[in-house]
Formats: sequence, C-alpha cells, structure tokens
Amino acid sequence: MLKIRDIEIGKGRPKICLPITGINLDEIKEQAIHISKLNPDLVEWRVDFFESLDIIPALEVIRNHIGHKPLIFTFRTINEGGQKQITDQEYLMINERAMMSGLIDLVDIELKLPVVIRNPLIAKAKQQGIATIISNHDFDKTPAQEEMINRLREAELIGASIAKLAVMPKNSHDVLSILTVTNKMKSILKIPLVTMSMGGIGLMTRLSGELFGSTITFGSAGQVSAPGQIDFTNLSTVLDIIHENITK
Ligand SMILES: O=C1C[C@@](O)(C(=O)O)C[C@@H](O)[C@@H]1O
Repeated sequence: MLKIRDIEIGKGRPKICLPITGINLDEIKEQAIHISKLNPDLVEWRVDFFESLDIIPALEVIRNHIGHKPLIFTFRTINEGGQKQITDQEYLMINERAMMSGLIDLVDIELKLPVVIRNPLIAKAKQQGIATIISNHDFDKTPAQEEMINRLREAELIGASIAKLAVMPKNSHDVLSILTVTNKMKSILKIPLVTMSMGGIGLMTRLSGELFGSTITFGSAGQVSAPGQIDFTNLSTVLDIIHENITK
C-alpha cells in the first residue's frame, strides 16, 4: 500500500484518476473546476496536450482548484501515445521544474526513455519526496506475458513507487493475458501495480482491478486521454458494485 496525501493506493476499491487534457490555460482551468466537483481520488495533468512548456502557471491553476487532491504530472511522449514531440532536454527541464514546484505529488516517467534522462529524474523525484509511476504503453498490441512481466519487474527494479503498463488488445485472449500478468505480479512486486488493456475490448480491465490487482483506473470527465476510458460516474458506480460484493 502506498499513501499519497489521504489516498491509500493498493487498498480497497481501485482509485479513480481523471486526466486534465486542456490545450491552454482557459481549458485547463475549466476542466480542473469540473473535475474537482466530480471528486475523483486523483487527478492527472497530461502536459503533452498543453500548447506551451511554461508549466508553472498551469500547475498553479490546477492546484488552486483541486485543493488537497493528489496530482500526477505526466508528459506522455509521442512514442507512447502522447500528443506532442519535445526534445530530451525539454522533457528533463519540465519534469525537473514540476518536481521543484511543490505542486505535484506523483510524476509519470516512461520506462523506455533514454537512461540518461530517466534515471536522474527518478533520483530527483526521490530527493523531492515525489512518488514515481514508471510507465510503459503499447498502442499496437499486447506483448507476450513474459515481456509484460519483465517490464513491470524492471520498473520496480529501477525505483518505481508504482509500476504501470497500458497495452492494446486485438481480442479477448489479449485481455486475459494482461489480467493473468496482473494477477500474478500483484503478489510478486512489492509496489502497487496499474495495468490496463485499452479500447472497448479492454474495458473490463479498467473495472476489475480490485480482483486482479490493478490499483488505479483512469476515467473520463468528458474528454479521454486514452481509448477505452469511460465516464467517471459510471466507472465509480461499477467499482462500488464490485467492491460491495467482493468483500461479502
Ligand atoms: O498512462 C496512462 C494510462 C492511460 O493511457 C489509460 O489508458 O488510461 C491514460 C493516460 O492519461 C495515463 O497517463
């Protein structure tokens, strides 16, 4: 279990995270207000949707509106399904700035980044007391189980607070495959796991985390940051139904 502010990740119902995907300060503010009314467990700012790299004013707007809620800072690179191409130096700079700002609680760092960028950022997050989500995304396929296991193990090995894997299914076997990996790794890894199979076919992986071991699920507050996310209210209702029955 990992406690971020008041949120216990890895205990009970999977925690719902809603992404902010605004392209400018006005949109970001509007979404932050809307999301804060919905009251999810966590908020993610997807920085790659933002038209600028001047991140501090946007972080201040978000923090002003979400109050005490845990905030994830995520610049998703174009290689892993993100919106915008930036240089390694820019990636390093904005992540360091965010970590020094005192405005974020977690940072998403991709496993497959060049090691010279990735490892110093992990070290910096540790130094600043910011939790790291080491993530990996495959928008084309669901890799072999052994490969998925290796990626999750590697995330833990290099210092992740949370290991995350998002993959794309082609059929129901692929969905079973990531659920099998999740179910196995939940008792092998010492850190919380977050996994999802994207798109419509993968939807059940976003709902069934309490049984199989995925501790955070991403929903939508009107706009999606990845295929397959469903509306916050429906997601919350399904998670509640599962939670109430699973503990009977
Ligand atoms: O990595 C993830 C998970 C995600 O890709 C999803 O499939 O819900 C959505 C992203 O915003 C987040 O950073």
